[in-house]
Amino acid sequence: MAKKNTRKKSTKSKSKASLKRPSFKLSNQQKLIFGSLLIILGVLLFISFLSFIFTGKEDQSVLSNFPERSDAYKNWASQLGAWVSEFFITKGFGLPSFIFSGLVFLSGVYVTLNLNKTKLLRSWIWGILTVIWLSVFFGFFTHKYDSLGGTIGYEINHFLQDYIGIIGTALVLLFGLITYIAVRFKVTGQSILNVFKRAKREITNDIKSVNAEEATIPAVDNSLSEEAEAIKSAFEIPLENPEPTISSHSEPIKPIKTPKSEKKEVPELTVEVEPTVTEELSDTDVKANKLVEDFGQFDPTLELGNYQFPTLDLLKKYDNEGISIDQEELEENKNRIVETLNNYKIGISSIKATIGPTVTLYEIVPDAGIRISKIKNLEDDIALSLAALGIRIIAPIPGKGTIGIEVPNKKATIVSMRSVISSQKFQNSKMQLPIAFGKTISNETFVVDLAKMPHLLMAGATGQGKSVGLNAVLTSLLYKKHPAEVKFVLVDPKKVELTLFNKIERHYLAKLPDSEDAIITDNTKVINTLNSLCIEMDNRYEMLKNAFCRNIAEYNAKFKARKLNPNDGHQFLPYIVLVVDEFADLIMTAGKEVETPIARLAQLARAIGIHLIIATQRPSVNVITGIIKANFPARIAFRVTSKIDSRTILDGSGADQLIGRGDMLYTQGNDLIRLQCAFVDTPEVEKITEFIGAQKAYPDAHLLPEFIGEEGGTNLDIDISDRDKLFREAAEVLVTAQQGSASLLQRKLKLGYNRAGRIIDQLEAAGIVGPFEGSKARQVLVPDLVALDQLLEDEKQ
Ligand SMILES: Nc1ncnc2c1ncn2[C@@H]1O[C@H](COP(=O)(O)OP(=O)(O)OP(=O)(O)O)[C@@H](O)[C@H]1O
Repeated sequence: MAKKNTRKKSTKSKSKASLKRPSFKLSNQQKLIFGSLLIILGVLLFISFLSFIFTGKEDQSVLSNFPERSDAYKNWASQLGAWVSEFFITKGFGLPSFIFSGLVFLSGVYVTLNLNKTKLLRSWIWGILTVIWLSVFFGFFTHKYDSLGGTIGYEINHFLQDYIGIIGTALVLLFGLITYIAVRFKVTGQSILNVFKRAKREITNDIKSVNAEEATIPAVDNSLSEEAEAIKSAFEIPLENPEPTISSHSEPIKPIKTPKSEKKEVPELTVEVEPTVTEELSDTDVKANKLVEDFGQFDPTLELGNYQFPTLDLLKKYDNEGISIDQEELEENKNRIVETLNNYKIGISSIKATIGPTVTLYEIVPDAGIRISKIKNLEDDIALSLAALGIRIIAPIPGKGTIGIEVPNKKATIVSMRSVISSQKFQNSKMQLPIAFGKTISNETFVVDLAKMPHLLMAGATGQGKSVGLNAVLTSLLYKKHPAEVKFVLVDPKKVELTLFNKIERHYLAKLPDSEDAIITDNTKVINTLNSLCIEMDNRYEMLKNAFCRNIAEYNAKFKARKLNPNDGHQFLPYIVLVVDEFADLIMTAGKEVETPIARLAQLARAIGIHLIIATQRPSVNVITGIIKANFPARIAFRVTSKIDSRTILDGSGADQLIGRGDMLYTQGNDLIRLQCAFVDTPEVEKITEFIGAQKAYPDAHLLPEFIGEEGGTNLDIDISDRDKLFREAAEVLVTAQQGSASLLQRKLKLGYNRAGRIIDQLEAAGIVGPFEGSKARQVLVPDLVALDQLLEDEKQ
């Protein structure tokens, strides 16, 4: 229902948008009509041109007249055919004009099938250049106007020959041909050399193998058997298996000198063995190079070759984006800072302001002899005098030798996602997984590589910008990475934050084979997914090991260079980004069961392209445990409520002094960087996902390896004596509530997720609750406590 509503809404908003802006795009029916018209035109041109070759001369006499209906034309396309052919062939480019008919036909096909327009444009450009060159080339050999090179070819030739002579014209034509081949087919001097080298190598290989076949191989057999015979007859020692003995030696068998063994060139046999091994190795390289030369590098994006990246206009432009400097505010703040510090007898030798989107940084250089800690302690006093929240003192600013006081601007400016995505820094970034987080205090776009982080921990109190931050991360990747290159695994216990990404399920999401929805909202399924990711990680490591690669980038480069055979189980590996919203909720319900695979992934997955982004509202120590913290050097803190929370996430204070609404601190292990997170609103994300979702997709979401969880193998013959101590109490709780849910037990009996789950299994075995029913609570099979007593009594007997 909800889906229907959103769909209705989106179609409504779409139609509204189309009302506002007149669209000149053709509808699919119009494309079919226009396309088929072009195809027919192409065919008609071809027929006219072809018939002109045979009938052109005969039609000449009528063509010189003014066109009349009664004129009889021989051309198969009659008057029109004769006139058009005369125009294109005799008066135009000669026989190469046939290429035009092909181009018109091709355009029809492209329009009808809605194929890539840039390819069509390229075909036209190359087609026209070919027509011109051929026309001039044919014109070179004719000495009058004729249909071979047409009037244009003849005239250009004439012109060239008047100025540079026949030889000059011939050379110009040759130069044109070379340029054409070099640019069109990307031929280089080196590649021509390679062709010769390869031909030479192939010929020598052939000769070698023929020699080997003709001479060496029979020699092995004969010589070995003759050798054996010789030894046998000379020493009369029974030789059972002479072949291995000889082939395993790397030196000739010298000690046994018989007339026959002298004649046979045994040493050559052993020499032959080694080159074949090295030849085999270089063979794969040669094969790979040949494949690359013939077909180009492997292109993982080919399956969705027409995929269009989302356009910038899907992102909103904000009016108040440019930072407006309020000179008065600056002056006032400066004076107050100086005054407050003076009140505490702290003199300042200089002060400088850098204005950022949300805060302004005042850098001060105190007089000599002032203790830094004295200024640091005045944080609250300065905040009081400036009557502002979120003042942060950085004493000293690392690497600068100054003290920074960050003061929030009265009017914060929004950093739009559009401005960071369109920045040169992001657009030109060559990072593996570039993320444009927002802008720094000096108003520079801040772009980092998720692959280098390699995992990210995000924390912040509710409503401070976490979800926007997650959307900014995902949006950045959507703008830069093709669906073949990155896959997302989204875990969203809140069920509302990431639902929009459902639309790009078959483009960008990964899921377990048997699950319906790609976005995981059920905590129990998270455990299976995490374990499945661990299996994927192990599989990937195995593939990397077999390919002798150290990381995913090397592996993929090798795969693209066609050096890894898909028949050996190799495949192009997309990056996998696991996003977990509300990690605290997950840890509370599943504890160790999620912590262990998360920690495993965090420790090992960086090299094989699995990266984790974990967001939590509650950055307490039982959520962000030591093991998780140790493996997440990159952390982001939005505003948190206490210094303790700030310390848990950043190992220092600061996050409690932020002002919210996307104001954040980022650290990758050392410095803290204050950033204003880029703002991307839900409608923008909706537009982007709709844009991607409307395009051709893969048949299904990317499938992760199957993981059979423990609940798959529930043992229903649980021994009565093995039951949990709280079994009876638990049974009473469920029967009283008439609701068979593990979370109820967790709450009422204060149990962990695992223990509650085990008890539920025992209750199912005892026939008190029904089987697992997915997200619904289990059915309670016992109507009341009396019936429960009866059942348990019966069981004992
Ligand atoms: N970068 C930003 N720039 C401007 N405003 C922002 C920014 N980030 C968040 N906000 C504002 O703060 C509001 C809350 O943000 P968001 O939904 O991301 O919070 P949250 O931390 O995810 O909260 P919760 O944990 O409850 O989901 C947004 O609706 C928006 O108005």
